[in-house]
Amino acid sequence: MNPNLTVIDHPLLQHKLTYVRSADTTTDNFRRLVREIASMMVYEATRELSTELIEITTPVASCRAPVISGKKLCLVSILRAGNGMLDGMIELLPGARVGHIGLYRDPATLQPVEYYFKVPEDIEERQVIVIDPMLATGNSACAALSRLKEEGVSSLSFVCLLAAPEGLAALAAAHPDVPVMTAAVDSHLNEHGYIVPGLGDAGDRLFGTK
Ligand SMILES: O=P(O)(O)OC[C@H]1O[C@H](OP(=O)(O)OP(=O)(O)O)[C@H](O)[C@@H]1O
Ligand SMILES: O=c1cc[nH]c(=O)[nH]1
Ligand SMILES: [Mg+2]
Repeated sequence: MNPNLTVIDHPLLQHKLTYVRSADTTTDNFRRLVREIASMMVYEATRELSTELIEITTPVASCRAPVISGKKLCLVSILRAGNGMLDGMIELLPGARVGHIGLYRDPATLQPVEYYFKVPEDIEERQVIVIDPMLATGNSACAALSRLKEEGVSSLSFVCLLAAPEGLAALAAAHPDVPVMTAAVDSHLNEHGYIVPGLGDAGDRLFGTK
């Protein structure tokens, strides 16, 4: 097992994930559930943030209490489907900056095609959490992480809802320095590169485009 991999198997999250997977779930419920799961995943994704003690006064006494310190955060959403997770995460991280990488997967080659890239100017100084619900072949995630490293980012993690073993292996080979968090590791990819059992096409289900 990849030492960089964390599977978040909290029962509440797993319950919601079951309904995300179900083909009977409507677009509005799918969107809401993805947002809710992403909020829960923030706790694991930010577990290693450093803190420092500051002096405060409660109504009862003065004390030293922890606040987040160190590098500032940036969430980077891989379009389109990453935006389904972004809203849930930003609710708990209102001060975080946000970048977007537009990638679509060519259905014939399963290679990612970049069509948009916009990140904060000071991204190399930030701790970056890349988000995309699906890690299938891993080609999109690997390309996004490489692109961010080209921009000088050194502190990176990747958060998804579902991962295929093939994608996890690709990510571990190309970016062994990047911690990966997922809500589940599924069985395999089918002949079209879709995760089995998966949840279908995350972008289409989030935005109702099919
Ligand atoms: O690991 P991979 O094999 O690269 O597949 C995963 C990618 O496929 C999906 O995006 P898609 O290309 O469908 O774009 P969309 O978000 O615009 O629907 C998904 O959101 C990932 O970005
Ligand atoms: O199963 C998959 C694989 C790639 N992209 C998706 O949206 N779903
Ligand atoms: Mg899609």
